[in-house]
Amino acid sequence: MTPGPTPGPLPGPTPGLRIRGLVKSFGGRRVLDEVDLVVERGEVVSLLGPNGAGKTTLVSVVAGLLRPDAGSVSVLGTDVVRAPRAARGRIGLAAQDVAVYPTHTVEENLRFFGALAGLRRGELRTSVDTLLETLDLTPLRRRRARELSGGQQRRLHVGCALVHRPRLILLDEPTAGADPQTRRGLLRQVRALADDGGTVLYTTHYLQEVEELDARVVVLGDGRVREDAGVDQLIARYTRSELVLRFSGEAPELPWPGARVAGDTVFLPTDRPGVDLVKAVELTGQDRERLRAVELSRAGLEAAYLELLGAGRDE
Ligand SMILES: Nc1ncnc2c1ncn2[C@@H]1O[C@H](COP(=O)(O)OP(=O)(O)OP(=O)(O)O)[C@@H](O)[C@H]1O
Repeated sequence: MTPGPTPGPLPGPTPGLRIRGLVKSFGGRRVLDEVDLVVERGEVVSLLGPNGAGKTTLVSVVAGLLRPDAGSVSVLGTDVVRAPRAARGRIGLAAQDVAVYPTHTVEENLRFFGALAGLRRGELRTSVDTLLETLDLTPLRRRRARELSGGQQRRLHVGCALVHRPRLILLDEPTAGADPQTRRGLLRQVRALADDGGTVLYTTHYLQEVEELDARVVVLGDGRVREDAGVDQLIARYTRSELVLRFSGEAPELPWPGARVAGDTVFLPTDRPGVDLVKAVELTGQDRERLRAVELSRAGLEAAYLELLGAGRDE
C-alpha cells in the first residue's frame, strides 16, 4: 500500500484579525504599504507610530470604513471587503473623535447603538446595564450626553462601540483627554475584553498604557510594520539597563565601558546585571567602604520607542 501524503500541521483557531499585503494610497501617496498583521483572539495589540504613520487609516480599513487598494482583511475568518455586513457585526469601533448623540441620555445612546447592531430586548438590557456598571456610568444614565464632561463622553463613546459585544475591538486613542481614573477604568475594561477571548487593536500615544496592558507592540512607520514585539523584548532590544552605584562623597572613576560619573553616583551599562553586579562591586576596591547603595535602573518602553524611531531616522 502506498502511504498517503503526510498530514500537515492542523490549522490553529482562526485569528481574530488577519491582514495581508494591505495597501492604501491617498492622492498617489502610499499611506499603507503592504502591511501584514495577525492578532490572535485574547490578544491586545497596541498600534504605535508617529503622527501620520497610518494608524487611523489602518483601523478605518479594518472597520470597513475605507476600501483598501490591495490586500485582504479578515475578522474571525470573514473577509471585510467581500462580506462587509457579516464582518461589521463582529467589530466594535471607537474612533478617535467622540461620536455620541448629544440630546440623547447616556442610556438612550447605548440602547440606540445596541439596537442598531441587532440586539434584542433582553440581551440589550443586560448589555447596557453591564456597560453602565463597568464604565462607571450608572449614576449618569439619565443625563444627556451633551451635559457630560469630556472624559465621561469618551467613556460613553467607548461603551457605544462595545454594546453589541463585538469580538474584534478597535480603539483609536480611547483615553485621549481622559483623567487618570477614567484611563485606569478603560484599561481595565480593555484587559477584561481580551481575557474574555476578544481581539483588541489599540492605538495610543501613551506608552505607559501599553506597559500597563502588557500589550504586543506593533510600530507603523512609512506605511510599513517597523517592529512587532512584546514590551520586554523591545526594551531589551533598544535600551540598556544600568547598574547605579551611589557613594558617600565623590564617586570613583571605574574602568567600565560606557561608565558615567555624576557627583556621588556612577552609572554602569549592563546586559547581565547579576554577573556585572559582582564585577562592579569588586572594581570599587578601597572605595567599597564608601558605597552606600546599589540599584538597577531599567529603561521603560518610552526610551525604547524613542530609540527605535531614532534608529529608523538614521537608516
Ligand atoms: N482621507 C484622506 N485623504 C487624504 N489623505 C489622508 C486621508 N486620511 C489620511 N490621510 C493622510 O494619510 C496619512 C496617515 O494618516 P493617519 O490619520 O492614518 O495617521 P495616524 O498614524 O493615525 O496619525 P495620528 O497619530 O496623528 O492620529 C497622513 O499623511 C494623512 O494626511
